[in-house]
Amino acid sequence: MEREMIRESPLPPSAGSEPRGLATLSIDDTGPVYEGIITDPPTRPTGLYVRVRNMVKHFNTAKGLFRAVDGVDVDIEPSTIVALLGPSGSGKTTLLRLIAGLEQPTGGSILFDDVDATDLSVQDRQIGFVFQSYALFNHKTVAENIKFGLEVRKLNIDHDKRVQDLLALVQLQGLGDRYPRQLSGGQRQRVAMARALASNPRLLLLDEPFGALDAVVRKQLRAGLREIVRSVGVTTIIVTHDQEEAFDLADKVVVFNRGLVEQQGKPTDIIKHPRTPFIMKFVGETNVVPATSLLAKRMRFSTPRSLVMFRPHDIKLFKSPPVEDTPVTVAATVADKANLGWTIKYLLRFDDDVECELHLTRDQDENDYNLVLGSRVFVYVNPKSMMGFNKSDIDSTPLV
Ligand SMILES: Nc1ncnc2c1ncn2[C@@H]1O[C@H](COP(=O)(O)OP(=O)(O)OP(=O)(O)O)[C@@H](O)[C@H]1O
Repeated sequence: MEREMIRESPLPPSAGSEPRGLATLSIDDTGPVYEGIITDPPTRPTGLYVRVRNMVKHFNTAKGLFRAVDGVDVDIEPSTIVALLGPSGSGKTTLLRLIAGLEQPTGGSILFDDVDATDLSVQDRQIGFVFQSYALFNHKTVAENIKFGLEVRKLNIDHDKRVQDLLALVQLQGLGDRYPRQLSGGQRQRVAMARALASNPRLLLLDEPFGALDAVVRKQLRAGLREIVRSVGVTTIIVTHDQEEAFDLADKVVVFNRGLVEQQGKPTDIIKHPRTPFIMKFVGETNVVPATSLLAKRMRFSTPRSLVMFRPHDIKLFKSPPVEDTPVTVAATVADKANLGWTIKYLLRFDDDVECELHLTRDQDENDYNLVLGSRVFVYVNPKSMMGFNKSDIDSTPLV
């Protein structure tokens, strides 16, 4: 059974946020369901420069004040893609909704270019939205769905030409006459994208846009999105908890934890130079060993904290002890081997029963190691690549 409705607000309203003049729709369907809003076209076609200053959003809950966003500063440069990444409940979507004007901040400000946009209405923000739960009208064709955004805004342009241009942009040429049910999930999401871009917004907000799709389609859409953003020049903010998506797509990644930004910067900077134990643990894989373990001690890594982490690929492995003990190594036994296609994971057990993983590419393993279970190996980890931490440093439980 199909249910369709048009309503004024795209999302369940929350305290103090009553977006005006938005048209959205939700449909019960077997495929992905999407929601979307299109606001007025901008006066300039270039992307918006978004600056978020000391943004705070507290919610009153039965358990007390909930600090969903607790003093966030983010700069989003024009025509770039910024990914908001973080564990569930860390405040990503709340910040996106604040930027959209769907939530009223408890404190702080939002600047669009150099203009204070904190109190702007949603439609005055000139934003395109794509949500995972974006509803396409099932009784309208693809072209009519895209045209919808233009019609509700009464834009004085050639609608048919605009729709054809948008179909070409999202590589759905020739599919304008199809109905959403005749499209794959990935194609529907591209229609959602075309619809969000129909009014030529200066800012595109995407909330887990590919969440309902499989890995291969996600990858294709990612590449498509990157090209679209480059060609249209729209500033884009994407909320995701898929790290690969964030690091592959974004010019800048902003990592959230407990309503705060733990680190923001270029993807490679965050990967190579994690600033906190939370980032180190959250981004990429880590081995965790006690600070009192044989490994930590022998590597002369000293920390006042109880635990030590390091990346599996930071292990240097020797099949026999290095000559004259340089570098200094610790003996371990090969306890397990997992063959994961292009990656081989070994489990190494030290003589104090502490374990760690070693990750090798298949080629590395075949050419240099090919370790036998039970064999003895010698492990070196540069102490500079180690980080000391306490369990509480990596806790991501939202704070109430
Ligand atoms: N209207 C509200 N009232 C009370 N609490 C809320 C409200 N909206 C969001 N929250 C809480 O704020 C926290 C942050 O939510 P938010 O949706 O921003 O997280 P998120 O990082 O996007 O998480 P996810 O990846 O799971 O969507 C959550 O714990 C959520 O329960």
